[in-house]
Amino acid sequence: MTPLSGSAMLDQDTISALATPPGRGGVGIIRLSGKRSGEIARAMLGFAPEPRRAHYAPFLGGDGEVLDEGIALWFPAPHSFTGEDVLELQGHGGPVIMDWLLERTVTLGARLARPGEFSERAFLNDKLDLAQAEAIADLIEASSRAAAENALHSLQGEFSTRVQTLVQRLIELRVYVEAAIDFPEEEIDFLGDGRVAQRLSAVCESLAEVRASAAQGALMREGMSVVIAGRPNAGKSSLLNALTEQETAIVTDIAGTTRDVLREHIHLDGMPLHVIDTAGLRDTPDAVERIGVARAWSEIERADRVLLMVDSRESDAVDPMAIWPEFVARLPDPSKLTLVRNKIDESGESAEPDFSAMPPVIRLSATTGAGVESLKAHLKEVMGYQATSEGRFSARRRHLEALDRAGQALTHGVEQLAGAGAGELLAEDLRAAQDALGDITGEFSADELLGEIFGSFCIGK
Ligand SMILES: Nc1nc2c(c(=O)[nH]1)N(C=O)[C@@H](CNc1ccc(C(=O)N[C@@H](CCC(=O)O)C(=O)O)cc1)CN2
Ligand SMILES: Nc1nc2c(ncn2[C@@H]2O[C@H](COP(=O)(O)OP(=O)(O)OP(=O)(O)O)[C@@H](O)[C@H]2O)c(=O)[nH]1
Ligand SMILES: [Mg+2]
Repeated sequence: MTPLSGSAMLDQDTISALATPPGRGGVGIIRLSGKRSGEIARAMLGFAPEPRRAHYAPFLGGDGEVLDEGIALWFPAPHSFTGEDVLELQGHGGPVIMDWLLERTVTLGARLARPGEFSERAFLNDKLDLAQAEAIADLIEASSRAAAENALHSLQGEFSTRVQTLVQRLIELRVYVEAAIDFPEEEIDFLGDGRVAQRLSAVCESLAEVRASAAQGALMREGMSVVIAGRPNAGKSSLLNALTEQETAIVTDIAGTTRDVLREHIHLDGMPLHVIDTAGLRDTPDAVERIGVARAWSEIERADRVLLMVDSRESDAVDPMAIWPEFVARLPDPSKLTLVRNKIDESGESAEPDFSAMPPVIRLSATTGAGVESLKAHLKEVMGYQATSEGRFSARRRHLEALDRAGQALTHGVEQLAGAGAGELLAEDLRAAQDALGDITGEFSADELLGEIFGSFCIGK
């Protein structure tokens, strides 16, 4: 299957690590994987454990002394997490005991595992594909139930299956196109009869659907960044405080109060949100404030969502184009904009949002809290919140990039077909698209990529 070399090649070492978090806990688990695990089990237990059975036994030191007593689990290859012989020693969770046991396994011929090495071996032994292995790390890192559910779906293969289905369809298409190339007399008919074009566009459509779900998964994993921007005194910091339900930012009636960028993390029904409060945008002679304004602009340019806040007591038009064309002109993507009309407690405006407007309009009072729930609902909506976790899965930026590369190759292929009717060039594009998708599941992944991915796991995983 995967051609491997260098660091990604499975080494023959037996690895050992603490599988539970360092520190004190009810139970601490040392996990071993590799050929010597059986030997080490016999040395430390004094008997050969039965496969997949919990043995309560003393764990022995070099002179037969008891280091701890606990539960031993023995999973002979290939029916284990890594696909290799795996031994678990579940002892009392204290750092001294765990260290002692770990040292004993090293004396008996194991070496300490690198971060992610168990999962890497599971991947290299075909127990998991790369997207599933990444999902394990995402599951461990998940900071909300929604994120954990998504990661579990990916671990269970939901994302991988959708990618595999795309790959399968690309393979079928390649076979068809390559057959057309091999029979040049019929090539024109084969490629020109519209069936290839039709199947190609169907694959593009499915790819776009997977891309949309993956983007959603990545957003929920990484969180959406929401920048609050506007003129000084609009009430930006007051809104940050309302969203975090804390006195996070300094609020005064002095224009130019906020100078630095303030970042806070909140969850909306488990959806992570990075709320960013910025300095009020204005020309100012104050050197410090000017730097703050420059920082505000760079946050605006990077944001997933920009809330342009205006003071509704002032006679602004609803349309930000009209009140502030330069602002809109500087936005990289105007569809990321929401207009927030603040201070409705004094302007007397109703809290009724207007989602049909372009950009959508939210009316609220950061001080009384009226309309803040509408804003939250709006943010969940633009993040693609669904009440059920069905069909959702976790994904990473890396996956989106691979899907984009596949999409570009297919778009190029469509052009080749429409323009020159060139079968060979189309076949080449289909292969490129397939390779890009293969990066997601790790079918032909470079060692550096694997090193990077597994290196970011925690030790013992
Ligand atoms: N004690 C313990 N708990 C744990 C783990 C572990 O390694 N040890 N896990 C570690 O992440 C997770 C569970 N993941 C696991 C995945 C596969 C296998 C396993 O033995 N698979 C075999 C047999 C499958 C079967 O019997 O159906 C296989 O795939 O062949 C074990 C744990 C979470 N809980
Ligand atoms: N009545 C009323 N006053 C508000 C509301 N929101 C904010 N204010 C007041 O408006 C003033 C400015 O609020 P801030 O939150 O500091 O405004 P800002 O946009 O962060 O200002 P800079 O940091 O200077 O850019 C303060 O006196 C707030 O109490 C609101 O909804 N209603
Ligand atoms: Mg402020």
